[in-house]
Amino acid sequence: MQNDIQEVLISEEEIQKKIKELGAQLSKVYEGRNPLVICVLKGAFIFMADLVKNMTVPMELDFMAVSSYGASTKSSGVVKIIKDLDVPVDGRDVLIVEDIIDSGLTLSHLIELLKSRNAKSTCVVTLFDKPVRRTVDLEADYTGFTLPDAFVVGYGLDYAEHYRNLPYIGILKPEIYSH
Ligand SMILES: O=P(O)(O)OC[C@H]1O[C@H](OP(=O)(O)OP(=O)(O)O)[C@H](O)[C@@H]1O
Ligand code: HPA
Ligand SMILES: [Mg+2]
Repeated sequence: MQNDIQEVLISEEEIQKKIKELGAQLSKVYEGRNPLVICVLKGAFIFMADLVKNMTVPMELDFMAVSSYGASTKSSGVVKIIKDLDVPVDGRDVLIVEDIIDSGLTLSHLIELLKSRNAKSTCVVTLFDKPVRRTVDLEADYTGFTLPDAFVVGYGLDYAEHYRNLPYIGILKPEIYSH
């Protein structure tokens, strides 16, 4: 285990098992629909890669980068588009892939944007959810794990851009935040 991690909350094996289930479920949902699968960078990059390998339907992929946290553990409330999509969403069945929903601000902003661009449907799959942290009314359509109210890192999730590469989800030792 990485030295800065106090506790592993969800192991690599548990994560991979859940993604197989989500992939199978979403393959049924999107049968014959050629979805546009959108990865919300950076956090969702590992989940996106593992999820689409477990989906069996034809699809197209695109990437969007938004940021509201910066180098902090709290959302700034301002969602900035850092990289927009390359393709139009007009008339498309869009599947948004997120790593985590916390306040819900990032996704509510994104869903509004995709609707205003006339997506035919929008659906959200998130690997992790912290429902007690919600400040806006937003629910994912598919959720991997519900987490307690703690700042977590790993499997795409960062603290000040570190720890994204860990294959599990963990809690940092408190002294790491005080640096
Ligand atoms: O529900 P919210 O409170 O909006 O929080 C969730 C969002 O915050 C994180 O992204 P972040 O802005 O840190 O960018 P990153 O993915 O590049 O780390 C995470 O990946 C989600 O996109
Ligand atoms: N960890 C890392 N990034 C995050 C989190 C978290 O717990 N919640 C929202 N963005
Ligand atoms: Mg982040």
